[in-house]
Amino acid sequence: AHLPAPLEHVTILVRPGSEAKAEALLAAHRVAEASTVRGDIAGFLADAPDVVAECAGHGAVRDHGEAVLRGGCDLVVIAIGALADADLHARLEAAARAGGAKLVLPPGAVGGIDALGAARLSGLEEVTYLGRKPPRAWKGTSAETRLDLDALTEPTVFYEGTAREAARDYPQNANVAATVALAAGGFDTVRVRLIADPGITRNVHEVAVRSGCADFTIRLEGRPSPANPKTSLTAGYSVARELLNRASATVI
Ligand SMILES: NC(=O)C1=CN([C@@H]2O[C@H](COP(=O)(O)OP(=O)(O)OC[C@H]3O[C@@H](n4cnc5c(N)ncnc54)[C@H](O)[C@@H]3O)[C@@H](O)[C@H]2O)C=CC1
Ligand SMILES: O=C([O-])CC(=O)C(=O)O
Repeated sequence: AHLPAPLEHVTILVRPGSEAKAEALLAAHRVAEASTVRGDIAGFLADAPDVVAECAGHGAVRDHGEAVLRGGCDLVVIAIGALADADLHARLEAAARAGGAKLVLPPGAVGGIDALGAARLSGLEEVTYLGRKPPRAWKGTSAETRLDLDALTEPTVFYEGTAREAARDYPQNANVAATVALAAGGFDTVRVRLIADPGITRNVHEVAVRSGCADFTIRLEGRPSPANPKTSLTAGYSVARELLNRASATVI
């Protein structure tokens, strides 16, 4: 409803069987002048898209990322934590170089990635990321092996470690840790804490940076997606921003 300019043509790749649901969503939201729904990757790529945006999860990046990039098509990835697998990241970069394409990583649910990327050039002294979500956002994750989510009465840190481990072990919840790490240039140097907090309703992200050019802290309180409490609405809008920038004369 708030898109400044529609895209020309959008094709959505869904799992076989989900075509009708995708068509209903497209009918309800005018995201493009024309649209198509595909249930197979071959048909999807045969449409020769200008850009492919992954909004599906780590598995989709692993399954389709190389083919998209090698075929010369830019790939916008939102399941950024998939790149904690250094082999996969290297293969995607090789495919991008071979295809003359770019692997594009939007900020997703977090902000301040522009400032962090600039600060990196001045020398980073310390970067930390704190991800705090209501207990229900951690359901079905390995947080459940560390604490009883239903019995929590106060904010509880259940993970403290590197961004690489966080992104790998919490694939639906710690993509932001990977984004911060990639912008900082260090999956193993960014310190991450993950917290289940029964006193909040938002997904809170805090990034603290000390560097040669600036010190800053950024805090976002993301409204959870009604469809998925693990995901902040910001993540989808961040992908939309990236796609709309590609269709605009001014990029901001
Ligand atoms: N970078 C960031 O800040 C954030 C990244 N994410 C990532 O975004 C992904 C999407 O988030 P949600 O929409 O909330 O997840 P979701 O799990 O609710 O929806 C993902 C959809 O993708 C479909 N899908 C999965 N693999 C597919 C494939 N190979 N081909 C076709 N369809 C496929 C699923 O059937 C499902 O409909 C998450 O898995 C997470 O990795 C989520 C939040 C923030
Ligand atoms: O959407 C969010 O709040 C963040 C998220 O799930 C992630 O980092 O994977």
